[in-house]
Amino acid sequence: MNQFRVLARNFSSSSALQNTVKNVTVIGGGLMGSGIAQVAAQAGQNVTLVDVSSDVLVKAQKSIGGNLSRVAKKVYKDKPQEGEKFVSESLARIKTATDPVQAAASADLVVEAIVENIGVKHQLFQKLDEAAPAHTILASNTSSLSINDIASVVKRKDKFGGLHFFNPVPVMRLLEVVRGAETSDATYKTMMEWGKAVGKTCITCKDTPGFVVNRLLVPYIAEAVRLFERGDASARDIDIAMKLGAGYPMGPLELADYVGLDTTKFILDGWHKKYPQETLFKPIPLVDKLVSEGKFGVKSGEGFYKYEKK
Ligand SMILES: C[C@H](O)CC(=O)SCCNC(=O)CCNC(=O)[C@H](O)C(C)(C)COP(=O)(O)OP(=O)(O)OC[C@H]1O[C@@H](n2cnc3c(N)ncnc32)[C@H](O)[C@@H]1OP(=O)(O)O
Ligand SMILES: NC(=O)c1ccc[n+]([C@@H]2O[C@H](COP(=O)([O-])OP(=O)(O)OC[C@H]3O[C@@H](n4cnc5c(N)ncnc54)[C@H](O)[C@@H]3O)[C@@H](O)[C@H]2O)c1
Repeated sequence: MNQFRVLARNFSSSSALQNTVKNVTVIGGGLMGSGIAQVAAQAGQNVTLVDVSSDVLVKAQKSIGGNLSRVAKKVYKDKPQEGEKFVSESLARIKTATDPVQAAASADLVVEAIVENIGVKHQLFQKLDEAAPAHTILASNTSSLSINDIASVVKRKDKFGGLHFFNPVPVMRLLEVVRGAETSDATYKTMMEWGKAVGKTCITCKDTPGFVVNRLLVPYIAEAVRLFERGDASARDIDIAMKLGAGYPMGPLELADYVGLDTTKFILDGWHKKYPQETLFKPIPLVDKLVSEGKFGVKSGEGFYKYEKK
């Protein structure tokens, strides 16, 4: 039902962007980039999905195909032929590439979803800034880094901002649109319109650590881990408590495993380094231990819980 509404909205609103964003380049074909590519293609945009790894791109196309079929089964329940057409047309709008420079040359908007590492992001954005046409907007899907820090290496600071999606992208309805110190009104407006066109409800946030959702969610997860670490309640009971007592779809420890304990650690460590006085951001020995053992959560097969490896 959710997806039906989202899809219907996609078709009706994509015309709003006809003159601004037609070609989107998504850099990083992992968990987030593949989802962002899917929602843009569903909305009728031409997408180039870029990754350094061709294997990742093959995997991304396969998972996008599977997720589009889930949508088609629901939206075109009684019209399977139209459903097949929807899947094949959406997939056909997604080209793949391994060279970000070439892919940026024809983009109206570039959304970066590569590793959460400021040095690697800087290297990429420097190249994109040189390669992309003057009108192209550059955006980062960073979870925890500062948009101003990322933008420091580009000349077009007025055409730079944050577009923070949530996992799983095709399902989660929110998009945080982040204005950097120099993001222009025109860029901000285009980012908001684009978010709406790809079926998301947009909220605006300044460039503060974690924006809105992660600033609240990460300390909440951290407190849940500390509760478990102290032995105050079992992992199961903490998760049941927050699902049944607070109405969350997942408990905090399930969510930590879903987001990735490596990612959670990375976010906390980065913020702790920047804001050492903030007790909520202090490192958590149990998270450090699990990560050092390679227990990253769902993606590695074990975190607070065990999972079947995909
Ligand atoms: C750290 C970052 O910076 C920020 C973040 O991303 S923080 C993380 C934010 N995400 C969350 O908080 C997720 C919380 N969890 C949830 O909302 C739900 O548990 C969930 C949507 C992941 C799964 O929902 P659940 O009902 O348990 O499972 P399931 O029945 O399989 O899926 C529900 C719907 O989502 C769809 N779905 C689930 N996973 C999907 C995926 N990866 N891709 C596409 N569709 C998916 C299913 O097809 C189903 O669709 P339907 O309702 O139309 O039939
Ligand atoms: N995982 C989440 O729940 C989540 C949610 C919101 C935002 N984010 C943010 O999105 C970004 C990506 O996260 P993810 O979970 O999709 O990671 P991921 O590891 O699944 O995917 C990252 C991809 O980027 C590719 N890559 C690395 N360097 C590259 C480069 N220079 N050029 C092109 N491709 C490159 C990797 O090969 C990998 O496939 C991060 O900034 C993360 O903080 C993650």
